[in-house]
Amino acid sequence: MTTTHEPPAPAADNSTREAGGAVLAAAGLTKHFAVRGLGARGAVVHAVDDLDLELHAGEVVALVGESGSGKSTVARLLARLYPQTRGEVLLRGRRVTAQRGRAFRGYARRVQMIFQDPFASLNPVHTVRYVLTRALRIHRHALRGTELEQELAELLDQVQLNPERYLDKYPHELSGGQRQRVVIARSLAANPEVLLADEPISMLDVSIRVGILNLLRDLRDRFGIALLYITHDIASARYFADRINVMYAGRVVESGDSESVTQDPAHPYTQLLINSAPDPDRFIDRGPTGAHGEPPSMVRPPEGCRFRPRCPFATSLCETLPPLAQVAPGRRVACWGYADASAETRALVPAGAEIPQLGDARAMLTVPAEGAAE
Ligand SMILES: Nc1ncnc2c1ncn2[C@@H]1O[C@H](COP(=O)(O)OP(=O)(O)OP(=O)(O)O)[C@@H](O)[C@H]1O
Repeated sequence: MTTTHEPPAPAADNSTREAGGAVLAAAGLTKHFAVRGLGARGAVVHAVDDLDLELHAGEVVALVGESGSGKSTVARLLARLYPQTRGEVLLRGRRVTAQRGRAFRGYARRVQMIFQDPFASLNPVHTVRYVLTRALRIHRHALRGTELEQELAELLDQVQLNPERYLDKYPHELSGGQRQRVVIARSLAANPEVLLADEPISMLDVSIRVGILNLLRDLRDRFGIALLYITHDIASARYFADRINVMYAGRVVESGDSESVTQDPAHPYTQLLINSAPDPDRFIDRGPTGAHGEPPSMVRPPEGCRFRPRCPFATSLCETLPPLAQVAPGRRVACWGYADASAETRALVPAGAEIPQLGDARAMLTVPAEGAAE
């Protein structure tokens, strides 16, 4: 066996997180896209603003939010497919500047991306053998003969596909789940330290989704890979991820371990997201504030908390951006309603300002039944 993966990392608890340091991190990562067309005049889409994120060995971190909240842009920034507007990406503590050429290829070997659509990810004219041989030759150089055959078989074994049965198949002869397994095997050929999985199961049949998540979890455990799991489905994040970051309109509004974020959601937006699972795009506001239920414009996002126009508890204080502050060990929330729980938030409240009195947003906002006409 010539696999050069690191040994599995110990279970990800807070002590190992502190001791080991992040494999991949984002600090103040920001991406604004220029708006093109007549009348755009310097306008930008605020796709991601000021994002801090850490991915640790042997840990799955989920990025959850509704459509357009900036999740895919974060993955592409971390994969260096887009240059950032501000902030930085750090690999094992070192600033990453590679965007092309040899340096980029070296980075891409260590940080691999898995996309939503496994069919689009595979060239239909090439067999599984061709795809994996090419990946092995790029990443592990001149493999030939029995050594190559062994490596091919091992890659397919790692994604639980029988080599004899699948090595000479074309993509159209495989199911969606089998194709995604081949895509994952191709990534493993690089011996990556990080996998960035952008909605890896959303295009797959519901019955096989758990199998792919279990496979990714198995790779996390066996090889100590750091995994970013991007999804709009907070229920799958609870099942699969160790930690969850909730994004709303380009900003992280809450983060913490999966169990507490999903069982005891702190931010009013997270509460709504849980109420609307599995499809966050289907909740609407029928609350007493009369606020409308649309996500904000990403070209002119609201000042301060971007959830303010939809939040039933907002006060004028929310026109100022709340910090993403610690409210309990390992738990961060960006909401002025937590001024009592966070010294950092409390210290920023001006004298006389009205602090939002949070209730349970789930009780105030309702979600239309699946398929109900609005
Ligand atoms: N290349 C681009 N040029 C201009 N705007 C973009 C570009 N890519 C994304 N955006 C905009 O940035 C915002 C965030 O998009 P992004 O795709 O990152 O969100 P998302 O949460 O991944 O959504 P989805 O789940 O629908 O993929 C959106 O308003 C989107 O229209």
